[in-house]
Amino acid sequence: MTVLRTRGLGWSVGGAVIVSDIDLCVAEGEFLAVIGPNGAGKTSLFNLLSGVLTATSGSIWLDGRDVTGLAPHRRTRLGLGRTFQTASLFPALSVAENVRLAAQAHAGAHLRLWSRADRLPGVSAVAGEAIGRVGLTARSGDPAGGLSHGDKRKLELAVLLAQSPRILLLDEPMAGVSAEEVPALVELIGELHRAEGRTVLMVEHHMDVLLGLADRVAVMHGGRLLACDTPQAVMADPTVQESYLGEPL
Ligand SMILES: Nc1ncnc2c1ncn2[C@@H]1O[C@H](COP(=O)(O)OP(=O)(O)OP(=O)(O)O)[C@@H](O)[C@H]1O
Repeated sequence: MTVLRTRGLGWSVGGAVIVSDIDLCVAEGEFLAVIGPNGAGKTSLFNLLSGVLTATSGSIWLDGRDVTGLAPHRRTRLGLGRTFQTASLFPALSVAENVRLAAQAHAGAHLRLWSRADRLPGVSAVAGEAIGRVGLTARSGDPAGGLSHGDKRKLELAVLLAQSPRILLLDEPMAGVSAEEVPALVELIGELHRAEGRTVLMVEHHMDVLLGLADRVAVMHGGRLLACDTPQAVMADPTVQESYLGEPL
C-alpha cells in the first residue's frame, strides 16, 4: 500500500528552480534512501514533504489524502515526522525535558507551560518509552547540550518517536557522528524500520551505510529525481554514475 506519493512536485524561489517535477511513490514499511551531491535538493524535498516549504507546483499525498497545503504540525498529526540536518534540541534542557516537550506538543497541549508536562496523563510515559527506545534512559537527567554527537542524534530520534510517527523523514542522521558511534545508530534506525514496521525516508551521503538499510534509493541531481531503484541497480546505473562525475555514491 502506498503511504506517501508526490506528483510533479516542485519548488522555485526567486526564479531559481530548486526541486523539479518529482514523482515519488513510497510503500508502507518501505525504507527509501535519498542521495545526491551537495545542493541536489534533498533537504528541500524533505522540507516540502514535511510542510516546512510550500510546493510551487505539483502535489503531495499522504495515505491517499492530498496534504500539499497542510501545515507541518497537521502532517505530524497524520503520522509524518522528521528530524532536521541541524540540531533541533534545547541544549540547556535535560534529555527527558526535550522529549517530554515533543510528547506534550503531540498530545495537543501546545499552550501549556512545559513545566506542567509531567502532569499531563501519558506524556511522561510516552517520553520515557521513547528515551528507552534509543538507549538514553541513563542520561535522562543530563543536559542535552552535554551529549556526544551520536547521543544527540539518538535524542533527536527520541524526540521524533515521542510524536508517534508512522513515517520517519531522517535528514542525515549520521552527520557529525564519530565513526565509532555510527554502527549503533545504523542498528537503531534499522530496528525502527524492520522490527517496528515504520516507513523511513532517509537522506544519507554514505552508500555503505545505506546498503544494509534501504529497500530503494532515490537519486537526486539538480533538483530532479534521476533514478529510484534498489541500491544495487542504482549503483550500476550509468546515468547515475555519469551525473556524479566521479563523486562517490
Ligand atoms: N531558501 C532558499 N533560497 C534560495 N536558495 C535555496 C534556498 N534553500 C535552498 N536553496 C538552494 O537550493 C539548492 C538545494 O539545497 P538543498 O539544501 O535542498 O540541497 P541538499 O541536496 O540537501 O544539499 P546538502 O547535501 O548540501 O545538504 C542549493 O543550491 C541551495 O543553495
